[in-house]
Amino acid sequence: MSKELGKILIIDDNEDILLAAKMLLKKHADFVQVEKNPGKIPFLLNNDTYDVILLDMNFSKDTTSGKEGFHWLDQILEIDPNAVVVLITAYGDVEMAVRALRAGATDFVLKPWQNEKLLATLSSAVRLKKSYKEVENLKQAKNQLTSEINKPFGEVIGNSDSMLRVFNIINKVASTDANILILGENGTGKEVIARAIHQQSLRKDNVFINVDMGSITESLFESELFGHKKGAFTDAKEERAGRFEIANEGSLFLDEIGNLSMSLQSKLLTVLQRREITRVGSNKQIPIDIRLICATNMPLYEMVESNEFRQDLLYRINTVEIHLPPLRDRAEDIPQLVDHFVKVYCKKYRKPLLRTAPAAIKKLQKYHWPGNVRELQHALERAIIMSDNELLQPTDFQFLVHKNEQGEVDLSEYDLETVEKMMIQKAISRYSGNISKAAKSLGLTRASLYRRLEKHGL
Ligand SMILES: Nc1ncnc2c1ncn2[C@@H]1O[C@H](COP(=O)(O)OP(=O)(O)OP(=O)(O)O)[C@@H](O)[C@H]1O
Repeated sequence: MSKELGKILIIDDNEDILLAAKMLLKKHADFVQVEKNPGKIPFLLNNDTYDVILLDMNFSKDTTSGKEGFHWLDQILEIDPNAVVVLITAYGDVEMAVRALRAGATDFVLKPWQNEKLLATLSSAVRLKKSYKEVENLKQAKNQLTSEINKPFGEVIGNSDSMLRVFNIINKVASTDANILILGENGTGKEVIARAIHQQSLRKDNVFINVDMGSITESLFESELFGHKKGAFTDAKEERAGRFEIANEGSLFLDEIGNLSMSLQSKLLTVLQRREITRVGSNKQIPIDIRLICATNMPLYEMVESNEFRQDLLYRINTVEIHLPPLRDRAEDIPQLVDHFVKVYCKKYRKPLLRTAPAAIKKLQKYHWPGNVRELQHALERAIIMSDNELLQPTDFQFLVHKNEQGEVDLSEYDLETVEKMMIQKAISRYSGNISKAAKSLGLTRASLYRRLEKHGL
């Protein structure tokens, strides 16, 4: 096991001091390097890492100005800005020591030192070095995570008039801090648009945090969003920051905001009004600086009418609204989307770049896409995996629902699996994406509906 003081470097021109320090410290340190000549500092620091450096202030004979000490302190910090330097000063030089602290030294000890005092000073300096290292590691981890989290989903595809209008709004609002509400059916690309706004905003180098409000339980809501203190409740083993705090200086995307219960809506509203949060179990208020983007597939205005959604919360989150049209209303986007997903999946499954027959595109444009772009994406992924040809044909999209002349679905053409899928799509669309209501209407539990959604790739 390594000793408490780790690796120490002592630089002093007085050999007696070096010897005394080494004798004392080697019991408490893994390694003690002593050096008479400060000129060796650059060599030593460039070839090794020390947990703490003990540095004399005066080296030339009869000097007391400390000038040399300041010079070497600068040199050390230039080579290693995180170095922990404890200065050795003569009694009466406290004023100089204070100046050295301002110049970047960590602490100082007075000569002649008391052994206990020296050990205590060095041990707290080493602890400081450890926490510097931890902060540095955390910063690096945060940067890595930020770039992971902020990885663009890829391009936002679309050339229909309605999508061009959406792009126009994004261009206008991205660089402001306006709260944005994105409305649209499941799979229309609400999250893609939220990420695009973040990417074009002034906060793009900070995090984009995505919270699915539909999957957070009532009891965990506050701790997930606002964090908690250690011991605030039985499972709170560690102090933890919530999503609001993590998103600080970045963008916070609250997806499925229409699924929040009235009591959670009030809690959210309070935080958005005050722009500060309090961790569960604490009474310290923490200011938050976030750009808020919300999304839902629920009819929020109707929900306000029926007292299911707070009007004041709606007005707080909808400074700018973006309506994403369903894919069936923008069939012009389909050729571009098909091109895009064919490229993505041919690359993913290491296939030569397939082409799509015009008749297949026509078939895709006629379909009503209840699962919107996500369904198109899955349809193409499946077709690319299964296809043995270089050209995707209409038959590669067999599973699509056929409608008769009257626009009704003709069930006789389908197997049981397909009918099940269609029933689920219909129920979800009828209840505007509300899983609980759709499950109830199908006579299923929420869990078994989720299992079926996954099975059918919805
Ligand atoms: N315009 C687009 N360009 C490229 N890809 C898109 C576009 N719109 C949607 N997608 C893709 O479709 C899938 C669904 O998109 P996204 O998750 O953003 O939809 P959503 O509206 O947030 O869905 P949900 O309501 O289910 O959360 C994603 O894989 C996304 O990459």
